[in-house]
Amino acid sequence: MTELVHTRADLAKARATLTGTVGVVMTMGALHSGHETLLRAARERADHVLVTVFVNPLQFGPNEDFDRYPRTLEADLEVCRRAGADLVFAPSVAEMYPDGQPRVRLDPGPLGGELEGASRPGFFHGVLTVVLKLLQLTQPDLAFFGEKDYQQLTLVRRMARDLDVPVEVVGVPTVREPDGLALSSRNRYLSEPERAAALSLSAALRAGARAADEGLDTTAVLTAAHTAFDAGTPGARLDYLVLTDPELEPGPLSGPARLVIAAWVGATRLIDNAAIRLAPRP
Ligand SMILES: Nc1ncnc2c1ncn2[C@@H]1O[C@H](COP(=O)(O)OP(=O)(O)OP(=O)(O)O)[C@@H](O)[C@H]1O
Ligand SMILES: CC(C)(CO)[C@@H](O)C(=O)[O-]
Ligand code: BAL
Repeated sequence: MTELVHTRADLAKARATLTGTVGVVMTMGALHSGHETLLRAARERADHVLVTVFVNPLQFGPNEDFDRYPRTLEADLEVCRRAGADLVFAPSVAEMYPDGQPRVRLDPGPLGGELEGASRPGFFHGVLTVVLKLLQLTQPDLAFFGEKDYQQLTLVRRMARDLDVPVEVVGVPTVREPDGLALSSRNRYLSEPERAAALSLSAALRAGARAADEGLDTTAVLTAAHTAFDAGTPGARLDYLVLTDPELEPGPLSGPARLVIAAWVGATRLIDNAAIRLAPRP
């Protein structure tokens, strides 16, 4: 049975009945098969699965889609039931932030201002603040995050390490449509032509990975990725396409690396990334 709670008091009561290990999957709702894969990964690793559904105003900029973000709790509960979740915590904004906007927020450090953070100022302050609050409220042994939001996963891992948060952060590989598009709640904003244009992101990643597999250097890998992006159905506008270290740290690249991309498709901003294996530097 999947229990739904909306308040911290009810969460605390329900959490106290869960014996054994607890895995948490934090979401903003509008659940899709990507989320379901996270839930199933949690089901495999932990005795109990706790899902949070909260559209966190703190991580949205003033001109972003907080108001129109899809809110589909009934359908989300069905996904949670199907995946065998024990407990769903779906608080209101007032329940999470009873004193209004918190004055104390987590500082994500230098990486928080790069890539997603450069385009979405304050985004990772908002994400890490709510993630830490949700960890405190749910007290999990394990927390599952998707690789689709690779910088978020990296920063949550770093926060747990740097601040000695007693949780194991587990990354789950990106779930894709058969044509390569990474599943994302924001895909439901896309019109048919926009969806075709959105394939430019995964096409760029595949081309970059192929070039790396052929032993090409970092410049050629990036060129291949850019060329594939530009060759896609018109309509996607690149924000960034960056080849970086797997920890998103600066420095020379050799061996394992990560290709990360963000682009606007109409009014929708999409992100994606892929593991790349570069030839070792001579
Ligand atoms: N395609 C996917 N594969 C694996 N994990 C995913 C996928 N999409 C989302 N997740 C993960 O699910 C968790 C909750 O994400 P969220 O609710 O923001 O969904 P989303 O699809 O990323 O939404 P949005 O479109 O708003 O970015 C995050 O850890 C996220 O990385
Ligand atoms: C981790 C998260 C639930 C925090 O609001 C959100 O950023 C998301 O859904 O990836
Ligand atoms: N999917 C990560 C949360 C966000 O984009 O707001």
